[in-house]
Amino acid sequence: MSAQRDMKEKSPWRTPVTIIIITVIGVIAIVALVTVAVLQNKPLSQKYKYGIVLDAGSSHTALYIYEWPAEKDNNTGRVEQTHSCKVQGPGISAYASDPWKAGESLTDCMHEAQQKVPRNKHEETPLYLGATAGMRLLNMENSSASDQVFQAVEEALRQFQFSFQGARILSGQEEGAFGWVTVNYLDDRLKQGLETTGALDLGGASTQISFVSSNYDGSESPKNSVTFRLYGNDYNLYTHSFLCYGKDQALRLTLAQQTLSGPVIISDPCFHKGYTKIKNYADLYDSPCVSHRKPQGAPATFNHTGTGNFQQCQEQIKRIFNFTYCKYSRCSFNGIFQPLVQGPFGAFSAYYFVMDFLNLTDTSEPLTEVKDKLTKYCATLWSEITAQHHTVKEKYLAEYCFAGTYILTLLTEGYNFTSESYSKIKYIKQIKGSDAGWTLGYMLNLTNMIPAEAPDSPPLPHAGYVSIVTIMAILLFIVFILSIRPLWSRCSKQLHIV
Ligand SMILES: O=P(O)(O)OP(=O)(O)OP(=O)(O)OC[C@H]1O[C@@H](n2cnc3c(O)ncnc32)[C@H](O)[C@@H]1O
Repeated sequence: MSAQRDMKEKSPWRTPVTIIIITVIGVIAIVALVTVAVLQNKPLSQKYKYGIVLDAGSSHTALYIYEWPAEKDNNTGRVEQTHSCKVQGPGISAYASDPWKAGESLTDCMHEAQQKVPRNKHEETPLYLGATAGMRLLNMENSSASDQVFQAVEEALRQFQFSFQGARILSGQEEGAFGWVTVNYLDDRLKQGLETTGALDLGGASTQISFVSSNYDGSESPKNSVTFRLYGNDYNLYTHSFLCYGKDQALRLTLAQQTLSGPVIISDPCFHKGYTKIKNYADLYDSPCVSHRKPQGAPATFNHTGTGNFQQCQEQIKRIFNFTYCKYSRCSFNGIFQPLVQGPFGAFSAYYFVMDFLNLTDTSEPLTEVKDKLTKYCATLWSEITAQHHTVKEKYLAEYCFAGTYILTLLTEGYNFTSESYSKIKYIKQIKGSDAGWTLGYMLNLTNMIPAEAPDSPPLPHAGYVSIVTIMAILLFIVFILSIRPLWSRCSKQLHIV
């Protein structure tokens, strides 16, 4: 017995030094395990990519810079607008008689873009220019002038180190569909496969309506249908763009309606009482939207005088819509098919600018109240309006009564929004810091950043890996300590014997 005990007590594995070494190795192994797990799964330091889109609209041009983490190209939900720049002066279509000035007008914003995008990224940053209704109208009216404007603009943009991908006119359908993509992408509705939001865009020369309807599969009026497969979901979008029904061209249509006989004075209910301005007939009719209606033998000028009456203004506006002809099951106006509006809508561009100015963005307010407020606003004297808003551009100020009335008429009479569906409209300028408009959707499409199928996501996020490995390591450590406890107690007994 005593010989056996001697043997046990002399075993080299049972000495206190050995046990301490085993414990230290165990602890080191566990710490190493956690460290490797943490470092292996740590996201790489963020590198960003950039994209630039120029929105060459009818009233002005704007530049947008987008940024996204480089390794997430195909995973989206992460593209953000980091900068925007408003080009000084009018839209590029206004430079038809001086095309090189169209190119020159863009340089200040392009220099800003050079400062905002890191220098080492310039060459790989795609730069796009998309032109909308202003250039659509110029192209219809004078295609060689439109080509020259594009030539000048392209030449100016090639001077910069960015990867210029070309300048082109977007179709109305593209403008509507990309606006819808932008809104739903920013709201994270596409990735999550949620019910989508319709898009209402009011520009200066055209207006777009786009939404998904359960009653529309594209078979009736296929030209209004756009199909997408995004993140594994199929969408059949209804979209239509009304050329000449943007805010500025709609004003021309309404004024043209009142000047058919070429009067010297126009008493206009859409302008405030006390407003009076001498305007040129040539300027009013200088657009393909109205040029064919120019009254014969009209004087050179007319006196545009306001009477400030919402009801009468709405009557004038209604006359620019044709509700009599429709070859489909249902139409909005001008014989254009439109299913009943469905779901929530985001209304942006001039919808927002105008309704925000008029303090009418709260759509939970009943439509009757909205109309009452607008009636009061339109009836306010021009002198009072200018005194209250002396910092607002006079052109905008003079037109808010018309523009507000036009918006309500377009929505309720044109698109058939009811009191109930009107309350589902949200007037928006930005979503999560990015402007609502077609530009983001356009860039996402051209850079293939929205995959057709849902992207594979790692089984666990980084924090998940770290937590699980840490918990496992702690458990292992406890098991290890418990398993060597008998050795420790024997070791302390041995120390007592010694
Ligand atoms: O899409 P298109 O039709 O080409 O037009 P655009 O791109 O120039 O159109 P915007 O959305 O930039 O502007 C829409 C309209 O809103 C006007 N607008 C811009 N800012 C405004 C403001 O603060 N108040 C009132 N109107 C404004 C502008 O003059 C246009 O008539």
